[in-house]
Amino acid sequence: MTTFSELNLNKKVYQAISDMGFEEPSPIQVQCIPKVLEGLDVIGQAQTGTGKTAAFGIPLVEMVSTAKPVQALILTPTRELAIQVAGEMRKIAKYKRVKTLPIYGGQSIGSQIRALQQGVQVVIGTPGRVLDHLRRGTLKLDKLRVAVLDEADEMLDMGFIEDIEAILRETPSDRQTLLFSATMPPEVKRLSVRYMKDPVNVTINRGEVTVPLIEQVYYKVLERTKLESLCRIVDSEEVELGIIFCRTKRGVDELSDALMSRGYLADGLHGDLSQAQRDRVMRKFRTNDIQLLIATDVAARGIDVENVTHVVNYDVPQDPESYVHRIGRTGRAGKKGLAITMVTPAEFKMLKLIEKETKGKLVAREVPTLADVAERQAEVWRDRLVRTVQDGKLATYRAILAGLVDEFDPLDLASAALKIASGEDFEEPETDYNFGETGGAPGMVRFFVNIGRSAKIGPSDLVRFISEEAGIPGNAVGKIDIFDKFTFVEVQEESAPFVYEALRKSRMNGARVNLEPARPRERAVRK
Ligand SMILES: Nc1ncnc2c1ncn2[C@@H]1O[C@H](COP(=O)(O)OP(=O)(O)OP(=O)(O)O)[C@@H](O)[C@H]1O
Ligand SMILES: [Mg+2]
Repeated sequence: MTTFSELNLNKKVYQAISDMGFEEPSPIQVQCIPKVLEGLDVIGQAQTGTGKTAAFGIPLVEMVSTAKPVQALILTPTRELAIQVAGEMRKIAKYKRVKTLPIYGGQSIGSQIRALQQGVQVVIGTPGRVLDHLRRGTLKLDKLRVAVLDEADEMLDMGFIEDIEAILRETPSDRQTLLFSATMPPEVKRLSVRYMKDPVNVTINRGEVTVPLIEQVYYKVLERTKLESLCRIVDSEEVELGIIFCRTKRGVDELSDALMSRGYLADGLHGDLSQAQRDRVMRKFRTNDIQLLIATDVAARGIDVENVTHVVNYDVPQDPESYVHRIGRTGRAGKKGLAITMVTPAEFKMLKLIEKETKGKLVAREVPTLADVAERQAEVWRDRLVRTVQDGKLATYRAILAGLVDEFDPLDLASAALKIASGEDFEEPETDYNFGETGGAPGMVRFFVNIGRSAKIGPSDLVRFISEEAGIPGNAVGKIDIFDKFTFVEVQEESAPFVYEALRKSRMNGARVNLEPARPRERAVRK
């Protein structure tokens, strides 16, 4: 086992790493740090969350002097990643008089120019803004010693390659070049020889691209009931922090609105937001002020937030690399994580391709029923209660109850306390989630539908309509009673939310379908 002390690091760097809580170097760090210090060009590939940042960051801080010119440049595909890597570099450089500066779009260029004028040794930036500074002459890279492409395969892909080439042209040809990523397709390696001198390949865990600590599952869902399915999945999991990925910016907006209005602590992140908004959302996520981050692939690469327990692909990623990076937001630095992929029938082929390319296996799971969710949440509460009792330190609370136990049943008292603790959420009416429950048969939920007189709709039309609109089998729709202008429809409990959604959105043959404002269903707790 190699230790950091065996890597012969400068005392100041060694101390900074200890302060960061790193006890021993990760495999990619063991392999890369000496090679980078030797001056070699390195292509480093290791799974997500295994410390690639420090694998280049530590030797970089070692190598740069405190002289004025910019000596190291780290390029990242997103602003959030530039900020994060800059933060890690600053920590490593804490005791050495090396200045680090993130420069990225959306932030005042004036303040970046002033900071650059003061002298910075390590610049971390996104290609567009770096190029902007180069063209203005406010950033000079003629004394650069090392260039790093973090997420190299992404950086050498269509969206960035021209900018990268333009930037590298401004740097000395004898510079050292480092490429890092969890995924390194062969064509990228082939391409990279143009920018590198006899690069050495450092590949950790050749066989497995995904991290074994990440459990991977998928749920078959239908497009129109996806939101409901997601809520049930999330409600039946113990999510500490979760990232939910959507394909489009609009999808992110819609989903984050829908989740917020259902009472989840959620917010959205994508490239059309202002930088101030992006910063605010990331900050809220990092400080746990939101629990669910809904994002496009802008958050797929490199982002490192402690305690992300769940990643959900609300839309199946568009390629296997994206899958690997997205799910890699959990299961980092030795922790476990769960990666959930929601798959509509149309997306099934992509799922199979992902499995093939990542040589992984996603285990199928069934979307939980409402009863499952309630049971699961009751379980969570039971666990929390047991843990709290076991932890003890209850004297204050016992004192409150002491005078009451003679008068009231202890089980009632405990139940009342739980009711309060749960924010009385078990019984809180949910405005957009009521069913017209009017006492259907066991396992069935009864809806009241106001079809209107003018519509010529019979029972079989209604069954067809409901099953088509809700995407449920016809036999999930049970008894239909039509009175003068009221119709009652019974559906299987699992299908009820889908039917509800469908009815809420629909009009039948021009006639309005209304749902009776109903007695709220009991609902278990959302953390
Ligand atoms: N030697 C170490 N000991 C303990 N923790 C470490 C060590 N090296 C890195 N870490 C921590 O592990 C986490 C993941 O590191 P990092 O972000 O560098 O991963 P990565 O390999 O770049 O992943 P990705 O491919 O997702 O970008 C960070 O929180 C980092 O501080
Ligand atoms: Mg990284």
